[in-house]
Amino acid sequence: MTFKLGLTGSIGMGKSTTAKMFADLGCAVWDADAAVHRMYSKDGAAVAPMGGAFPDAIVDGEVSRGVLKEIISQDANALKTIESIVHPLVAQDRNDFLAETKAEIAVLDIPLLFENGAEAMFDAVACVSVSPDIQRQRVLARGTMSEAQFESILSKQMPIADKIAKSDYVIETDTLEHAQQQVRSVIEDIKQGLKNA
Ligand SMILES: CC(C)(COP(=O)(O)OP(=O)(O)OC[C@H]1O[C@@H](n2cnc3c(N)ncnc32)[C@H](O)[C@@H]1O)[C@@H](O)C(=O)NCCC(=O)NCCS
Ligand SMILES: Nc1ncnc2c1ncn2[C@@H]1O[C@H](COP(=O)(O)OP(=O)(O)OP(=O)(O)O)[C@@H](O)[C@H]1O
Repeated sequence: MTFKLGLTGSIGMGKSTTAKMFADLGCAVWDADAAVHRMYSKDGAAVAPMGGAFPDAIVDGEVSRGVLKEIISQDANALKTIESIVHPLVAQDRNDFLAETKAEIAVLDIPLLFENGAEAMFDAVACVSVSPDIQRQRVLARGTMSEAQFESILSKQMPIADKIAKSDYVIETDTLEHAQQQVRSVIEDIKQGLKNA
């Protein structure tokens, strides 16, 4: 049996970086944002349905994230429509991964894990966390979102304190070394639990 660890946190708090640390230590990793990237690219499963709802968002046969962000900032209902198209496809991709993996520990990196009430499907949930100031700095430093786009996405997410309260593990992502240490302890703790089960 594979142990299913959900990995979540607020935007830009270090989910992908932390997921890679789990992968480097032998865990199988599935990433919801990466699944969306595959679906938005040429021949991806979301291109046709997204084109039906937002024809302008299809550029060169792909879903353009730049155009989508413009649409989202002008239309209060757009994100809900996008989610209704994308989330069932993401759930299917996740279930396919879980059906195939043989790993002892599978880590599923899911930004909206608690927002979508998915916690019941995991054996445990780990939440990454860093101060709001560092979070903002890191997201804006990427240069892919304006301050307004960042605020708008943030306002749609559950407050980080609530995510932490619902999680079994918290991983502080203040430095890479500190996060790596905590990832090692989480894995040890899970393996200890599996041994005693
Ligand atoms: C809003 C979009 C265009 C922004 O694209 P961009 O390349 O700038 O960012 P990226 O996809 O890497 O997402 C960055 C972060 O934004 C947050 N975020 C993304 N979508 C959402 C959402 N629907 N609600 C709340 N937060 C979200 C997450 O923390 C995510 O990790 C894109 O995220 C999107 O199409 N989102 C809708 C699909 C979705 O809900 N994805 C979330 C994982 S299933
Ligand atoms: N432990 C850490 N120490 C220092 N910097 C970190 C750490 N973890 C992540 N970062 C930095 O923070 C930024 C955001 O990290 P990452 O992309 O992993 O976050 P994310 O939660 O996956 O983001 P998003 O929600 O946008 O998908 C990156 O620039 C990354 O290098």
